[in-house]
Amino acid sequence: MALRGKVALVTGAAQGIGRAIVEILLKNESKVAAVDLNEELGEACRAQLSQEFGAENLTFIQCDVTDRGELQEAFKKTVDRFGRLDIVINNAGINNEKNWEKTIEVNLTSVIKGTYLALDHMSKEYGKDGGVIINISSMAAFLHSPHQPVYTATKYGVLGFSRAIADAAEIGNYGVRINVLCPAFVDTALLQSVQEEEKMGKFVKYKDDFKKRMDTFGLLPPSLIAEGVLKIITDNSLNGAVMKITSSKGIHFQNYEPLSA
Ligand SMILES: NC(=O)c1ccc[n+]([C@@H]2O[C@H](COP(=O)([O-])OP(=O)(O)OC[C@H]3O[C@@H](n4cnc5c(N)ncnc54)[C@H](O)[C@@H]3O)[C@@H](O)[C@H]2O)c1
Ligand SMILES: CCCCC[C@H](O)/C=C/[C@H]1C=CC(=O)[C@@H]1CCCCCCC(=O)O
Repeated sequence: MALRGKVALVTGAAQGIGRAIVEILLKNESKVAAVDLNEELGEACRAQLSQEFGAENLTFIQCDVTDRGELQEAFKKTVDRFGRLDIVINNAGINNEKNWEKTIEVNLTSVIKGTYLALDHMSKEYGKDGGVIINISSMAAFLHSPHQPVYTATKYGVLGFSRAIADAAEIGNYGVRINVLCPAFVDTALLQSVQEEEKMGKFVKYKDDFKKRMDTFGLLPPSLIAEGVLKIITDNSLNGAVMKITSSKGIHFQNYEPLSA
């Protein structure tokens, strides 16, 4: 898919990986709805990027992705503003092993909701024009973290759901490609949560081990994740793909043995 004139919705867009994704989409002449819970950061993101790319190409929508009505409204506002929807990036995520139910709500349940809402607006099964969905998982789905059992579970869940719904999209001729992206450690505010008892609960005692892992595996710039997103959007051959991004191998894909007969 060429990006010029296409409309994208990005969740968790106010900072970190999501903001980097918004930026690369704008650089490639897409129009973007930046969706985030944090109104202050979201408005700042909109103001800064609008200066560079034009206010007509970017809108900020304050939304809690765990609230079904708010998320539905965010999709509606996007289509009302830009007239169409072509790309959805379900990126919003948290790390909270103390309030682990919330982590499941944000990282998994809302990604599923966001995927189904994206299909409502893009799938040919509903008479729409097709599109691309990218769900953000993590390398925690390959190298699980003893410090984050529920975060790890949500990222495994995003990967499994995305690969399964991608197959359904192909069988059902939705005209929508669904892929998943698994970054290793990325230099964003999320990493601070490892230090915080209110986020890590009893696992905070392992914070030094976690930091050792970060030192071992390195920190990726958010811009590299955005480049991976761009690659997935522009490569029409990708559906059900699992992109991994690590310091050691850069952007690469997980290979899966074909299902045996
Ligand atoms: N940082 C990493 O090392 C890393 C590695 C792999 C995967 N990821 C994943 O990448 C995604 C983005 O993470 P990040 O590192 O940019 O984090 P971040 O904390 O920098 O940004 C996350 C954004 O999501 C928003 N958000 C949180 N809960 C929300 C909600 N309920 N509704 C709407 N917005 C909400 C936050 O306000 C924030 O702006 C997450 O899914 C995360 O799990 C991060
Ligand atoms: C605090 C919340 C932030 C979490 C960010 C991210 O989702 C976590 C991934 C790591 C979890 C445990 C790991 O080792 C995972 C990182 C594995 C990196 C493997 C790289 C391997 C290689 O470079 O070859």
